[in-house]
Amino acid sequence: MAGRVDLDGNPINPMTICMIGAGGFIGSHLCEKLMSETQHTVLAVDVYSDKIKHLLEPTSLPWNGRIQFHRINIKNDSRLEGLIKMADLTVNLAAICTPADYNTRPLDTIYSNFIDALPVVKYCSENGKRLIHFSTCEVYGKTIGAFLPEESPLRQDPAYFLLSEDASPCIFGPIEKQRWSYACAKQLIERLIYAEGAENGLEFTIVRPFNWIGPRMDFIPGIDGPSEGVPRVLACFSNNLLRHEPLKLVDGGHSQRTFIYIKDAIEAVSLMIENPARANGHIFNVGNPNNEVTVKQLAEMMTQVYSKVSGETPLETPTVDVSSKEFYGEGYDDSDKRIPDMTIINRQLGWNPKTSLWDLLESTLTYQHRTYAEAVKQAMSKTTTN
Ligand SMILES: NC(=O)c1ccc[n+]([C@@H]2O[C@H](COP(=O)([O-])OP(=O)(O)OC[C@H]3O[C@@H](n4cnc5c(N)ncnc54)[C@H](O)[C@@H]3O)[C@@H](O)[C@H]2O)c1
Ligand SMILES: O=c1ccn([C@@H]2O[C@H](COP(=O)(O)OP(=O)(O)O[C@H]3OC[C@@H](O)[C@H](O)[C@H]3O)[C@@H](O)[C@H]2O)c(=O)[nH]1
Repeated sequence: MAGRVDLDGNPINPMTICMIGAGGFIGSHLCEKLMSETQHTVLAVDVYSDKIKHLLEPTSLPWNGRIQFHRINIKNDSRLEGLIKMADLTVNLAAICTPADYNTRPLDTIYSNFIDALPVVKYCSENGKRLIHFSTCEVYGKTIGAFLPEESPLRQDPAYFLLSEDASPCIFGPIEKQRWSYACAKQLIERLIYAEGAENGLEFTIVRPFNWIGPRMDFIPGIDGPSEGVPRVLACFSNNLLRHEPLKLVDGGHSQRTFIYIKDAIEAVSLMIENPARANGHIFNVGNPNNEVTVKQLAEMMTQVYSKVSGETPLETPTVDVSSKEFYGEGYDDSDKRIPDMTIINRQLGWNPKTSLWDLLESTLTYQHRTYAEAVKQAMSKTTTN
């Protein structure tokens, strides 16, 4: 750890980082990396701490004292400004970010992703503090190619689907498709941060994650989250596999996604943290363009990988189709395809993802099986005996 240098060969000085949303999926991995590989101090802000409790106790861990947990709801807590003032850098991860909420809780979604982020931006700007804000690949919405006829050869041309920070438009559906409440709120907070940079000199970096997945993502319904809850696709499919039931393909599972292993993505964030001169003022796509699949292909691959890691034989009919209205309710819509342009992150930070989809699913599903299989079995036997 001693003598660590940045990408330009300058020594990295220990800093204090106020991490809001530190108890979530991404936050837990970022805290882990900062504790085990750097000398930085983290003021971890969240309403939950379960996913980072292994870092907070026991007090004899080597990073004792370098991570402090502050149970704060940023909606209404005056301690937030003090923490931002104490830190050199604020990383804001806090958000409602599960698609099942966007059309069913649109107000909470908009408040969480726009209104609640406003004071964070304001305190950073007023106090001259650097901000790394987590946005989303959903700000791109649909691709231009989605509006071409099905059979058009132009659909194969990257000009019609590659998502570039400084060139692609943001294409959302109509207002009644409340799915876009999240993307639109994220877009507006990006514009506000950008404007704070332009008018008031805020030092900022905006991150657009493209489907980061791995251990500790979301929850397994009825085990460590509500039984009726609908998490993101990795946890939905993991839940189906653990319960030995078919994986549900929303509207046939034709949408395409690129998935990146959380540990690869965290490398990129850590480069942003430690290379402010290269990261400030930029918006970065962080994804793995080589890991593209349709949701149907993802379901098939997860079925195969789970069978390998659990030793269980897959179901004869491993998937079942379900309409989006039935699965998510009225007002759902979808991004058709998401391939990140990597030009800017390559140029500024020289970063590239490493892990293939098969490998990241193997390590993630090994974790899911080890963590949940027994609890799911017990929960299922209780339901059948009752
Ligand atoms: N995981 C992905 O692939 C992905 C993709 C695109 C964007 N993002 C963005 O990255 C960020 C983190 O995502 P994640 O996957 O870790 O989600 P997550 O839900 O696991 O983490 C978010 C954390 O923020 C906390 N939080 C929410 N509101 C809060 C409040 N008012 N006060 C205090 N804490 C609050 C939650 O308790 C949670 O622990 C989000 O802004 C999300 O929009 C993630
Ligand atoms: O059980 C399921 C769950 C999901 N799906 C589909 O799988 C795809 C991916 O769904 P996810 O739940 O992972 O969410 P999305 O990729 O649509 O959006 C996510 O991407 C970027 C982030 O900002 C958010 O974390 C989230 O909005 C969607 O097409 C969805 O309809 C299924 O077919 N079956």
